[in-house]
Amino acid sequence: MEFGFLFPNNTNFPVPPVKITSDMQLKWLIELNKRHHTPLCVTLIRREQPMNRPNAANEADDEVRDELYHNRDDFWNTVEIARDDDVVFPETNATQRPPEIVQDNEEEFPFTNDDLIASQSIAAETKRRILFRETEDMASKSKIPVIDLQDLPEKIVKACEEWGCFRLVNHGVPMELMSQMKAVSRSLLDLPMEMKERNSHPEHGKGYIPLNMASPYFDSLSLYDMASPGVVDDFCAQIDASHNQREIIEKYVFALYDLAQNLGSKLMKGLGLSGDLFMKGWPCQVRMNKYNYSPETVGLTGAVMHTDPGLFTILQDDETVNGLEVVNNSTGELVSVDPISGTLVVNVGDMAKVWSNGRFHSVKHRVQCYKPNIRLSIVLFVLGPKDEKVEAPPQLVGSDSRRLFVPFDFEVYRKLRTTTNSPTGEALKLFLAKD
Ligand SMILES: O=C(O)CCC(=O)C(=O)O
Ligand SMILES: [Fe+2]
Repeated sequence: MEFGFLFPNNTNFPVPPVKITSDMQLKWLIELNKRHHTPLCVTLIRREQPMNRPNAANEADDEVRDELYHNRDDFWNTVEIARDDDVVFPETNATQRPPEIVQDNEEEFPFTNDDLIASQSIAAETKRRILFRETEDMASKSKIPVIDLQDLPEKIVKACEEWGCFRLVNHGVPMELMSQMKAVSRSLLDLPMEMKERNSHPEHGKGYIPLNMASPYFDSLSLYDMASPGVVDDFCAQIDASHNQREIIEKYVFALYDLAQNLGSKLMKGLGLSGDLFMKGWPCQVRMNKYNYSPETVGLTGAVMHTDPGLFTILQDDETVNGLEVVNNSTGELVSVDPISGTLVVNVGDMAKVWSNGRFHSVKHRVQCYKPNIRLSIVLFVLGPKDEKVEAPPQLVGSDSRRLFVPFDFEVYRKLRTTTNSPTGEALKLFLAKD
């Protein structure tokens, strides 16, 4: 028996780095998935023997069968492994006959054929219904705060404390520039894989992220430390961007950078401090994200639950394809952040929590696939200081001078998030100050 990965039809999916060639390996993968903090989120397809095409009783039957057999040499069952305990056979052409059963002779894994059989017929439909209900629920729940950049700084601070995210309107970035940047990002992300891979960086997470086991539908181009001289030019040279594309990227990233600085000073003011929140020495990273969604990925996760590691993030979300969800800090519920054209989303990151001595909340969020359409987002991450340690200013520490976190190096923290598999900021505990 042979296993492969299921790819959406509409993208140039590369072959991912893992190949499953036996039932044993499949079971190992399922088991690993159960134990793993971060779901592996893979979809596997299991090749079946071609079925003999039945004789057509009449023309109408023939048409139906033509539809069914269209362009298919093989038959596939789909085994989807999306999260803990989640072993699902979504609807496939296998509904035409009894499904194949994975043999389970190995005692060491508590995984039985029954798990597969029980879930296969109902799972896909149930999953879709649950997703639909969840979406409806979310729509009726309270939404994230909306902030006008001209609002009082105290209101912005309140949103950072209570939600750790807000939708920003009247932000000063021209709408035309936003749509131009979206179009440029789309055309660059549609380039062949070999071109996108030229956007490499020696350090993990700072260059191109290809589709991978943890995020099989997501790839992303990156400009690391975008305010440093030559970074836009280098990026454009890497991927052969045209003169026009280069101009748009440059205008956009600097407009966003100005906005980030403006927002930074409002936060300072709102907290009763003066000066800039971050300086030129703080690296900022721009990411152009593409969620390669298709009918097969509806209901699955495009970006796993995480917090952003840096200070804050300014996000241009896809204005037509929703999917961003944030955790409401007071209720713990997931709230769908629906797009509003021409606006931006701001997320507070882990460094803001540290810098504000725990006042700001770093928001947990993820991106789900609600619709089978490609989703695009463009993100500016204000990260953390390069040459200094992250620490709360004395004014925010309070009269008892109790710092929640010891001063630490942002890059050390960023690496720890990866090595300790802490996508939602758990590694911050390692820097908690002792009493
Ligand atoms: O695509 C989105 O809407 C969110 C992206 C995101 O959370 C991130 O890149 O950290
Ligand atoms: Fe994020």
